[in-house]
Amino acid sequence: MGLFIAKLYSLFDEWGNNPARIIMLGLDAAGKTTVLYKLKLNETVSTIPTIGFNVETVSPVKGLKFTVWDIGGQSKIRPLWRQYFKDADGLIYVVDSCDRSRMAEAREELFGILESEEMRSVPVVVLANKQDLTDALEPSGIIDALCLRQLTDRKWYVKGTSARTGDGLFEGVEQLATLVNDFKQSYRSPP
Ligand SMILES: Nc1nc2c(ncn2[C@@H]2O[C@H](COP(=O)(O)OP(=O)(O)OP(=O)(O)O)[C@@H](O)[C@H]2O)c(=O)[nH]1
Ligand SMILES: [Mg+2]
Repeated sequence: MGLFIAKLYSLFDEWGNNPARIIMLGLDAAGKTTVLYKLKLNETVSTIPTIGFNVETVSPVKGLKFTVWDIGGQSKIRPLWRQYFKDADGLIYVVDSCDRSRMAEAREELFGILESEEMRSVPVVVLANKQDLTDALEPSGIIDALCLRQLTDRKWYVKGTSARTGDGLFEGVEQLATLVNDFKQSYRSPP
């Protein structure tokens, strides 16, 4: 564990003061804003639907900095998502694991995002959120429902989370950090 943390520190030293740009998307009410402020403040905030975006620099591990863009997910405003794609180093895709009737919609939106040229090879961490609720689909069910095994053109990872309690968030972000570092080294290194 100590070795792992030391490795993470050295990875993010390389990024210097330039935080990775992370965009966070998902259907309305998936829990994106709740995730953002749990990461930022370690508090469970009460939210209203986001019209536009929230942006925060979060530092869940010392030496690791992300600028996280939490973008509203209501269907009317989803066409605006693509304005945020440019220079993204990672995607957090939040899914309400209880919202079975909208899994197909969540999958279509995700694949729509990843088709964009600007999102080519960008790694994805899917947060299978609301695991504190009894009827939540497990992360393995989310992998199937979103057809994530079809994603062979980038690295991805799924983590069960509860943005309410914070369970799983730290691990999800740690995993994202590793994927983002690999991505930056492979695709964003200076020539
Ligand atoms: N039980 C439970 N409720 C959650 C969790 N995460 C978010 N919620 C609740 O789900 C509702 C929607 O959360 P938001 O964070 O506002 O969702 P959002 O994805 O930002 O929604 P938009 O801004 O409309 O795109 C709120 O009532 C949250 O309290 C969770 O892990 N567990
Ligand atoms: Mg929101």
